[in-house]
Amino acid sequence: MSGVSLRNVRKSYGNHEVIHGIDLEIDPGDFIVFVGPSGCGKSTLLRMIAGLEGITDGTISIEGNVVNDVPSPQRGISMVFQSYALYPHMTVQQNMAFGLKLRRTPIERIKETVGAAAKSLQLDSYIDRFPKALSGGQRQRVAIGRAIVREPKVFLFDEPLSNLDAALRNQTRIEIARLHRSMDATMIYVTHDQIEALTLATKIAVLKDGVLQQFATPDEIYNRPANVFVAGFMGAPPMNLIDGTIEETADGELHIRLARKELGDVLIPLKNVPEHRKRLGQPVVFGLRPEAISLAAESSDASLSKIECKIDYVEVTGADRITVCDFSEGRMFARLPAGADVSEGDQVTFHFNADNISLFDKDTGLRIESAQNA
Ligand SMILES: Nc1ncnc2c1ncn2[C@@H]1O[C@H](COP(=O)(O)OP(=O)(O)OP(=O)(O)O)[C@@H](O)[C@H]1O
Repeated sequence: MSGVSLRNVRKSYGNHEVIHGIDLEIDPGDFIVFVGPSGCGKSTLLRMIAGLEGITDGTISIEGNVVNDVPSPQRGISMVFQSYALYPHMTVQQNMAFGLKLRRTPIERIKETVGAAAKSLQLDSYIDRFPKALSGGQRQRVAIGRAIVREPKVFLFDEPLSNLDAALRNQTRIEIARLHRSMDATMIYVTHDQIEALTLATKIAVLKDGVLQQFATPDEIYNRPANVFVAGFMGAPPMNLIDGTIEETADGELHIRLARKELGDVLIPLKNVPEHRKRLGQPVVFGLRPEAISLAAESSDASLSKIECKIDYVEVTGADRITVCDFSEGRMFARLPAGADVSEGDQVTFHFNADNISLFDKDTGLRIESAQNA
């Protein structure tokens, strides 16, 4: 039985459809993250699962029961919002106990449950404080604690960390991951933050314009993106995507020739497999992660592929040097180590292993699966 199941879920506002038939099977205990550009429908989808927004078509089930017409409080979910939504006139203890009190839970049981949740979130020394006397991170922990004590079937998080500064975000993210591990609960989480998505999720759902682009593990999303949109969206800096053509050499070998004169005559060897051969002469999109690129050294392995380029910009981020090469209709990023000897204006040769590339059909944008990138 699925933890949460969405079948052909659609949502329209007036005549305008914003969610176009989404199917998702979420296993019990999974941590699912919805990501996508602003306006793609992440929050709408989460709010429909929560019952805060009606659905126009399709079915939503929680633990095998269709909940389309079940009011939000009866769905067995707890939601944590970006804005914390704490009651300002109640203490931490009262905020966390409120839902249990409404359910007429015995007072001793409330004390025990709230005490345990406060302890697990390191809130025990703040239990009698009011929200105004707490930091943003502490307030969000109270909101999470309030969700925990209700013992929901499913936790829903709507960008819970976006109001926190970077250090607190990191800390609270680790707490949420720990919570998931210890509770083994089903969690669905909306975020703009790729690090949150890649570190927290057991599976990521990437959305664009109300359409599901890929639903897979973080590793698969990152290393085997299903299409050029996912490839360009996940990762910062994003995957380099450059147009090219599949060609055959005189001795019958296959390669991609990149159609960018600023990068030198780039030939990337391709495995001689039917998936590639049938696209001979056709345009493809070549994808290469910035971290798969290294600066060529005298001793570099001759079997590596090479790209020449002029560095237009160097961004030093502490651990890395991100170099940017602009060329007609695009740019290429390389993530080099902090000690890399590169400056703006340098003409350099980059190396990469042709086994680490992604390849997409230029017309459909879909990944070309082959022995090369398996
Ligand atoms: N109440 C509403 N009436 C009309 N259109 C709406 C309403 N709520 C959302 N929309 C539209 O639905 C689409 C999806 O919105 P949604 O808030 O789910 O996106 P999102 O991916 O969560 O965006 P963000 O990351 O900016 O929060 C958008 O085009 C938005 O304008």
